[in-house]
Amino acid sequence: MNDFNISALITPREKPATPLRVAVLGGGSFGTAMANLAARNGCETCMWIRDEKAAQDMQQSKRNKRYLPDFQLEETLQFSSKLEDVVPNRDIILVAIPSHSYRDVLKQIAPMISGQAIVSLTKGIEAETFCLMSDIIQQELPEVPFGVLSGPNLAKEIVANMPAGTVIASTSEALRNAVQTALHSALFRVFASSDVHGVELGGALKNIYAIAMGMGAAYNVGENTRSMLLTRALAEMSRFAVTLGANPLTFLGLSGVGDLFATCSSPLSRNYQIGYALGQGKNLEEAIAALGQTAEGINTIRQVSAQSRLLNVYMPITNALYEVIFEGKPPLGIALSLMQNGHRSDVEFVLPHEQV
Ligand SMILES: NC(=O)C1=CN([C@@H]2O[C@H](COP(=O)(O)OP(=O)(O)OC[C@H]3O[C@@H](n4cnc5c(N)ncnc54)[C@H](OP(=O)(O)O)[C@@H]3O)[C@@H](O)[C@H]2O)C=CC1
Ligand SMILES: O=C(CO)COP(=O)(O)O
Repeated sequence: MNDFNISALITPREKPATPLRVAVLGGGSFGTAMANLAARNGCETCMWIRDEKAAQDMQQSKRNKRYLPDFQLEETLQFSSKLEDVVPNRDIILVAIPSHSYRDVLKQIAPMISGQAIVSLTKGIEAETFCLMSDIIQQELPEVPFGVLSGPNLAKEIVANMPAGTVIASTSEALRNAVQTALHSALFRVFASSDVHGVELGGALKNIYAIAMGMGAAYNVGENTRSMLLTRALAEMSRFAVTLGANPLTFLGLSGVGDLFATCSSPLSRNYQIGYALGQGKNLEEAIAALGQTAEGINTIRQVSAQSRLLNVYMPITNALYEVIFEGKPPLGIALSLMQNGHRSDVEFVLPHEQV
């Protein structure tokens, strides 16, 4: 480790002649982690926190005491509880608001949008409508350039300066470049994609399987079982996404298998924690209350289970979780019945199921 100088990697870059102006909406752990990277990269960065007291405290202390209490943030990072101070005159707006409130916040900022690009950081699906966040952006802010950022990005590891990579997906090359300029560093690599729905679905769907893997951990399942579950999860999520028009190869990337692996392996994942609590015998309300943060996967299971029936897509793991969590079926009995599902293809893009 002698020749490895981490402080050289995290030293703030010199301010560019015309720094990018970045807004981050949402004061949770991931929004804060991305805002901190942008500020360190020399972007003029301001976070919108809905609670005035919290915003004032963060402005003064440069700490997010509720969500990331152990980390000192960049001195240049600004905070405000007033959207009108944060949204106008920005180049990029990163939106890290949970899916249940995403549309509401976009409606609030719509009158303030002129030339800004919108980038979603949210890994969820809107309840009832089955809209992804990029769909909501297009509905509420038509004509606005947009993208989604998704990858194996546990917020606490990023603020602890552990190296990570992510994906910016957009059909706009200019937007992809701007987001790379704002966030890319020696500790955070930002790869590019044009498959917006594929990248976004990877981020949303993997939360389902993180819950399953958390439950599996509570039941002390072995490595073979974990590997089978993770790989069949990848098969299931790519099958579903392809039905919705995504490119299956996207699931080989950071936003697919990368994020699935990170979230399904880490107790830092809130979805994994929910699954672990359920596996220990807590009920859903108790598990959510104990977490106290966003775990998108519970709503995603509901949405995807319903949608898979509508679209007739085979999603045995998601539907099994639905039965356990929402219909009170016994987890071990359901797991056993999953194992009795009969002969299937390993990789259906190689050997179609009909030919097995
Ligand atoms: N944490 C992580 O490691 C990662 C998270 N993500 C995704 O980012 C998204 C946000 O997650 P994260 O930042 O971790 O979430 P958190 O649970 O840490 O925080 C959510 C934030 O959103 C705010 N919020 C909730 N509802 C509203 C609303 N109606 N109006 C304004 N603000 C609101 C909360 O404010 P308040 O505190 O006042 O309730 C809080 O600041 C999620 O979709 C998640 O999947 C993506 C990658 C990594
Ligand atoms: O998406 C994440 C890591 O990439 C974070 O997952 P959780 O929302 O489960 O914490």
